[in-house]
Amino acid sequence: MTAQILDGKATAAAIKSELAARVAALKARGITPGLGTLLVGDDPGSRWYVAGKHRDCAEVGIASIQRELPGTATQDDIEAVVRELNADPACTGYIVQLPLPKGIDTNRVLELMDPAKDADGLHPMSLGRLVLNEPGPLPCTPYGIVELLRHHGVEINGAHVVVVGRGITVGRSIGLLLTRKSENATVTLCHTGTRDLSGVLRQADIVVAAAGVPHLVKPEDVKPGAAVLDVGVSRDENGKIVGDVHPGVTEVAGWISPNPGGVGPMTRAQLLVNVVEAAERSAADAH
Ligand SMILES: Nc1nc2c(c(=O)[nH]1)N[C@@H](CN(C=O)c1ccc(C(=O)N[C@@H](CCC(=O)O)C(=O)O)cc1)CN2
Repeated sequence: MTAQILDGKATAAAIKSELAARVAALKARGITPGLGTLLVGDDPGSRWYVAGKHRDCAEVGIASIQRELPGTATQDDIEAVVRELNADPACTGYIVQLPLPKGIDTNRVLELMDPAKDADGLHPMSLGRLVLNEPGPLPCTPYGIVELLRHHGVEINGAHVVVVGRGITVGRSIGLLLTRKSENATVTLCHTGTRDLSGVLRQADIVVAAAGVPHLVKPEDVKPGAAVLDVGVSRDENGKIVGDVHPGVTEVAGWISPNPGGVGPMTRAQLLVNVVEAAERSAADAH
């Protein structure tokens, strides 16, 4: 068996073209959505991701507000920019690029954001809304994974999803999303304390590998026909991406997301969805 491709690039392009029409409709009503980003430090990966978010904004007609601080910025410096973005009427939604430099209290920064402007779905209020199944921004990578599976017709309803990794942007929140009635999956969250990772993985209809450990998921860990999503981003000595999924998994899985070209582009597309949905919600509230 050779797995079919969960094509994130093509799916993201389709989402962006639909969003461009919705942005045009908002602009016709005098509303211009604007995405703000705060990048702290000079990590090349983070810089590349933020630049990509602004390229996407330009593509669909969303305005861009870019803020940058050096890696030496203090907690107070960062919080001052967060307060500025909270107050800026041109910024309808924003993100703080993660990870923040060592020594910065990330939770305090996220809690200071205006929840109405949370474009990432990572504010405690947004995560609380997800728990309560109320409308609000959804975390971009989990949301992107769900849309990628749906777009390719992979059954989520009733599936056993095994997630590896408990980070804030993926592992912690994806279970909340997938166990809603509308998705209706059963989710097992694995991490470094999981005793028999291979044994748990072999039970999965869908694997989400988000541990950041190169080639952690091996062909023998995967049930034949399962869908496998590779979220891990490590780099080899030439700077090339090495995912969490071993290339041999393609011979066992039914579906696989390439890396690059799978979950990454979907993360970016769903960020734009959050920005447009927030602008549409506030336009509806104004009536
Ligand atoms: N505030 C946030 N910080 C981080 C998030 C997030 O959702 N919100 N997620 C990741 C990084 N990320 C978005 O910020 C992100 C990662 C990867 C991609 C992407 O398009 N990747 C390309 C490959 C790019 C390359 O060659 O390096 C792909 O997969 O095709 C976009 C966004 C952590 N931080």
